[in-house]
Amino acid sequence: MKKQNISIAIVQNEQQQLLISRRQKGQHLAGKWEFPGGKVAEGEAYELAMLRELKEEVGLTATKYKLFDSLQFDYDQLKLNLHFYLVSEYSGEAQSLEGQEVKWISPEQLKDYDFPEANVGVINKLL
Ligand SMILES: Nc1nc2c([nH]c(=O)n2[C@H]2C[C@H](O)[C@@H](COP(=O)(O)OP(=O)(O)OP(=O)(O)O)O2)c(=O)[nH]1
Ligand SMILES: [Mg+2]
Repeated sequence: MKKQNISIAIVQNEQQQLLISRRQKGQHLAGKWEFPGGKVAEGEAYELAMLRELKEEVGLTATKYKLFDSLQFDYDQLKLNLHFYLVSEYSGEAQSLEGQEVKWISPEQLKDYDFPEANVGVINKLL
């Protein structure tokens, strides 16, 4: 099966908090907490996909960011290539644009939220 490319934004605010959101009913991994992001479109650059998803899901425009981690993870039938970017500067206020729960938490709080298995290594790097 073809690997699906996913681009993800780990947004950090001035208080060093991180932005997380909750996957909704009907979505793959419903109920899990995540960093905003989604599928890279055909022919789209990973970085542009991250910028687009961040804007579409929570209304933020990233202005300073760097690649934080890239990894492969297979969920049964679904094979993913995940590209995580750390966003350190942005404009706008985080909003819930898709009806999802959205919140800012400190890095120490990450362990209190249930994230997808693919995120374990990334979360350990953020703690
Ligand atoms: N956004 C995001 N997705 C993650 C994380 N960890 C993880 O395994 N995933 C998986 C869940 C999904 O299978 C895939 C992300 O795709 P998505 O469902 O968000 O895609 P999308 O935003 O384009 O949404 P859709 O319109 O296609 O429903 O990556 C994470 O931290 N953030
Ligand atoms: Mg998404």
